[in-house]
Amino acid sequence: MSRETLPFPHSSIPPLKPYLPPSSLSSSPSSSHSKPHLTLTYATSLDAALSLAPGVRTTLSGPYSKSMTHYLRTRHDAILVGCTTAIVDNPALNSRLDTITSLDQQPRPIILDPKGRWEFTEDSQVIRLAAEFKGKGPWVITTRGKEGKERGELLGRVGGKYLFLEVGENGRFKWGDVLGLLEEEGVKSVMVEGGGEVINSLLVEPENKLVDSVIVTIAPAWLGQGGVVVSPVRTEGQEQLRLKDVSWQPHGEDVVLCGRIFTQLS
Ligand SMILES: NC(=O)C1=CN([C@@H]2O[C@H](COP(=O)(O)OP(=O)(O)OC[C@H]3O[C@@H](n4cnc5c(N)ncnc54)[C@H](OP(=O)(O)O)[C@@H]3O)[C@@H](O)[C@H]2O)C=CC1
Ligand SMILES: Nc1nc(O)c(N)c(N[C@@H]2O[C@H](COP(=O)(O)O)[C@@H](O)[C@H]2O)n1
Repeated sequence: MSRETLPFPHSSIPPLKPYLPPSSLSSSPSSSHSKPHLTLTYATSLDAALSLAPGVRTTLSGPYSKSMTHYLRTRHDAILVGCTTAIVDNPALNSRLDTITSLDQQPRPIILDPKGRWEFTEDSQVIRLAAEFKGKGPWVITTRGKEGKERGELLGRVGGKYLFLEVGENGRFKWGDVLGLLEEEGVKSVMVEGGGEVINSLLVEPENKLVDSVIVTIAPAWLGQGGVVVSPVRTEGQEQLRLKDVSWQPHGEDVVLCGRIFTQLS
């Protein structure tokens, strides 16, 4: 298991701040209802690939941008991935920043798994880390009947749980429903990390209106054809989907691009 601790210089925080959820958003349930702040964040190659192929975990971020991602993880209540990423990457989904002193600073891992495909065990990284109090127990969003009894007990032992939503005709949860469910659970901010399907589905209209900010790490590498790419379906009549309020920050050999989705109405 990784015992890494990652340093992140204080001086790198101010340029990221405008794109982060306000630090006054606490995760305790409150009477004021509003959609959780959604930050879309991922690492990409120069040819828009997240990984070499579906089913292949691929390291793109260098050490500096990786630390930045782990800082972002501490600044959100939750971190969300699709079940293929959970299956393929066996991710930790915690923050290994060197300033972490308590479990409260860790994000809640959330996995979208409508069919119960993620066959996690106590050896799955995210479960093991939760058992060791190095991360929070994951919440698995699934459809009723697809949860496993023993897996539900395992989740319960590490402080996680199943949450239930209905899928639409396309077999997918509506993003508005996902955020509504998280809001009910007291989540004020969520960092969506991937993978390809999850990111692409949030970049199309009208779902992209739910995205508050985008933080992309661009690595100086091409992965070539056959990778999992970020390339959302083009909306009819739309020439391009652009970011506004853009800033670029070098982090080692990578560059981190921050912005907000530009929509006609905004
Ligand atoms: N470079 C980076 O920053 C990152 C890279 N990755 C890489 O991405 C790849 C995986 O991406 P990809 O194959 O596209 O898979 P995803 O991780 O996006 O997971 C897709 C699956 O998640 C479920 N899902 C997604 N959206 C919804 C929804 N709205 N409602 C219900 N279920 C949903 C579906 O499960 P089902 O089919 O069971 O219905 C779907 O098949 C891996 O290779 C991983 O390494 C991942 C994260 C970040
Ligand atoms: N920021 C970033 N850079 C990369 O190069 C990546 N491959 C990813 N992947 C995402 O991070 C998860 C792995 O996290 P752990 O280190 O295991 O905590 C992986 O599942 C993707 O969501 N991200």
